[in-house]
Amino acid sequence: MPTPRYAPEPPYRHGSAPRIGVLLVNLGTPDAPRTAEVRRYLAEFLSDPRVVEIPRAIWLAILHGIILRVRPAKSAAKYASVWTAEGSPLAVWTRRQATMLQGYLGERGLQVTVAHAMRYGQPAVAATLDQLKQAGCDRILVLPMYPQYSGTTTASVWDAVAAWSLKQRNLPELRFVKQHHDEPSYIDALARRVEDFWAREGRGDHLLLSFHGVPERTLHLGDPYHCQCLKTGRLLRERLGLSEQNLSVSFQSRFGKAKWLEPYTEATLKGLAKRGVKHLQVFCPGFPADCLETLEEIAIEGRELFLHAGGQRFEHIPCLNDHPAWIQSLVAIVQRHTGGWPVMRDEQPRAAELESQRLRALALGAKT
Ligand SMILES: C=CC1=C(C)c2cc3[nH]c(cc4nc(cc5[nH]c(cc1n2)c(C)c5CCC(=O)O)C(CCC(=O)O)=C4C)c(C)c3C=C
Ligand SMILES: [Fe+2]
Ligand SMILES: [Fe+2]
Repeated sequence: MPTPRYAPEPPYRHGSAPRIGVLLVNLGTPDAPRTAEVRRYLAEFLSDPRVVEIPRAIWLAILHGIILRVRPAKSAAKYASVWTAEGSPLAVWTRRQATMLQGYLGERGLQVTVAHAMRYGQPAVAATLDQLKQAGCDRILVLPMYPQYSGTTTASVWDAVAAWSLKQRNLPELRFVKQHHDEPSYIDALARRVEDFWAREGRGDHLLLSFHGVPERTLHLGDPYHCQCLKTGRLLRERLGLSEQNLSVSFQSRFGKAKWLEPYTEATLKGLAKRGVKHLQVFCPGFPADCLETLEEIAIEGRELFLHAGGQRFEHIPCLNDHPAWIQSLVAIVQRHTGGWPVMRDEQPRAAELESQRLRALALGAKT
């Protein structure tokens, strides 16, 4: 017998009710804050042609010849500064978001199985899709943890799902949430996160919204990411009742020498301090979970930059993480995107079971 081309299938069960699976996918993070683990993670992440779009042969030479020799040790030290007893913050929050979403959906009597995966590293997208299939999920909603669509991130999640699908004989129905940058419940969750912070710490003179950057070239090539970040920023500003003088948007985490989206967060932090802003609050609406980029680059490095440039008080407002309004927003997004997929409620499986017992009894009765 030739080796089967497709992955082994769970045994086919006649008449089993289709179950819905929801897969939250985030970027991924190293397994440990050490050079070797960070190198492995960066090698997978930075080899993705969605992430770095320069010609393959040239890029792989730079990546393996320079970047993977130098960057892992530096990044590992940064990871070590934010690592928790439970692991990398990104992994901890993403896991918790999946558990809470499962709980919130269950409280509404919705029979949905929630899992989470990472685009790079563990838990891998393919293995988690296998598990959902094993659990009987015949309809799967893939929900990338990127509110603003970018070819560099969101599209790459779909690439991983598509690669998995090439190995499947019995495909589930698949749906994909492309973006939720202007979803009212997401804007509301962002606003409530900021308002909760203000209620505890008071308002600053200025609120800076810092989004992850991407190469500016991607904007000219048709990536809607920049426009979506600006729209999220405007909607949040309107919802918070702030003027354009009291809120600005910037882009962080520039990588390499090319021009990335501007204004850069670093320059903006310095500029605000020079302009006389004394008390600055920084919030990162594009990151649903705190991670290296928010806890180290903003809360540690950003603070130093602002204070050195003359600012007096700097606060990083935590990301959405496990804020109840954010989990409610995830419920709303899941409900909207699973529309038309009948969701089993608790009483329905029992009703279906009784109905099938009745039909079986009828059929048996007809035979005797
Ligand atoms: C090389 C180019 C990069 C692009 C393009 C990019 C886009 C992008 N990234 C995020 C979200 C995250 N990025 C994170 C870390 C991170 N990002 C890059 C590079 C690019 N990102 C690197 C090299 C790293 C690793 C850390 C480092 O060595 O500096 C993270 C945090 C991961 C963690 O473990 O905590 C997130 C989240 C978005 C949303 C985005 C485009 C829109
Ligand atoms: Fe990144
Ligand atoms: Fe960074």
